Amino acid sequence: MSPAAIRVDALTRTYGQRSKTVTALDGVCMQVGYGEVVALLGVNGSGKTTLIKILSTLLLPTSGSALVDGHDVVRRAKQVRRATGVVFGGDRGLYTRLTGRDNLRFFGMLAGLGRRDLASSVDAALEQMNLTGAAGKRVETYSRGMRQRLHLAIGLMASPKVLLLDEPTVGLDPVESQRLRTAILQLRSRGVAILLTSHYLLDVEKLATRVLLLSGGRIQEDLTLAEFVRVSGHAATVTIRGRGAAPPLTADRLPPSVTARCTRPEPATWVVDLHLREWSGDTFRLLDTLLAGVKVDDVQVRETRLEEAFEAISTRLTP
Ligand SMILES: Nc1ncnc2c1ncn2[C@@H]1O[C@H](COP(=O)(O)OP(=O)(O)OP(=O)(O)O)[C@@H](O)[C@H]1O
Repeated sequence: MSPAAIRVDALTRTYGQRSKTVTALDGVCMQVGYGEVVALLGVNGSGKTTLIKILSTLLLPTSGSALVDGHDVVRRAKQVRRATGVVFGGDRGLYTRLTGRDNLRFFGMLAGLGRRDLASSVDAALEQMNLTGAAGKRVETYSRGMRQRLHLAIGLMASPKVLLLDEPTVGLDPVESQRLRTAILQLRSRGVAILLTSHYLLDVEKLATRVLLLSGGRIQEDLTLAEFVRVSGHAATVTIRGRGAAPPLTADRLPPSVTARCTRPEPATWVVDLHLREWSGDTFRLLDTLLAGVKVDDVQVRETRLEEAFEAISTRLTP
């Protein structure tokens, strides 16, 4: 088996001193393989940025170890930086009075690219992020989406084996977000290991192969997307609309895996939402029994989105 691109063992990070310490990471263990996109999810303050900063050598861990492309983030920080591209969302870190090309040249030099490699790497990164036409313009004239693509171009310049993305699509319109996601998927197909944090769960649904849920400084779940939705306890919602008398939703008529809610948008109509933990043959029997003798106008079945699953799991984990 090939070694993991990111390997974290018993990683702890505290902030502050003595009685005023905050434990941001508390024994985190996780791995990301080459060609994987792993999403790091967690509510505000759960430790995501702290972990990304340690992996990108911006912050030292308090204890434990983290290897990136086989290099220890503390003892071999230079090699880690060479192997890693980092993209933080928003405007952080760009020189807006310089052109896009000059930003790339500057960051390329910082990444240790020699004069000969620099020009070709800058051209390739501009081309890859569809910025060649705007390369000579000052970054202050760029749209937010273009700035974000410039961030990604900077992250890509040294052909990283590992990419750390912290909120990459923050503030982007749907078209720009989709462009960025397409670029990220291209990198995944080239074998780059990608660790992503995002509060936009659409990014996670479209990009991630696996989800890690961080809560209280610990990884609480390490699951594929499908597993994540399953353990949230809500596989699907069936919405039934009708008129007249609503079906009785007493506990004796509903199996334990189903919760139900009835609302009346207008006096003569009703809407019943059934939240199902799983979809099985029993679901059809349940519907058959519940809906016998009532007037139904419409039935819709919707699989649970990641957003609902995340909310359900996070609520369970919050003390
Ligand atoms: N420099 C700091 N000094 C003291 N405490 C800090 C510092 N940076 C982060 N923390 C604390 O560490 C914990 C984890 O913060 P972190 O920023 O890593 O979380 P996050 O999951 O990235 O949050 P968000 O989603 O809001 O960005 C929080 O309790 C935060 O208040």
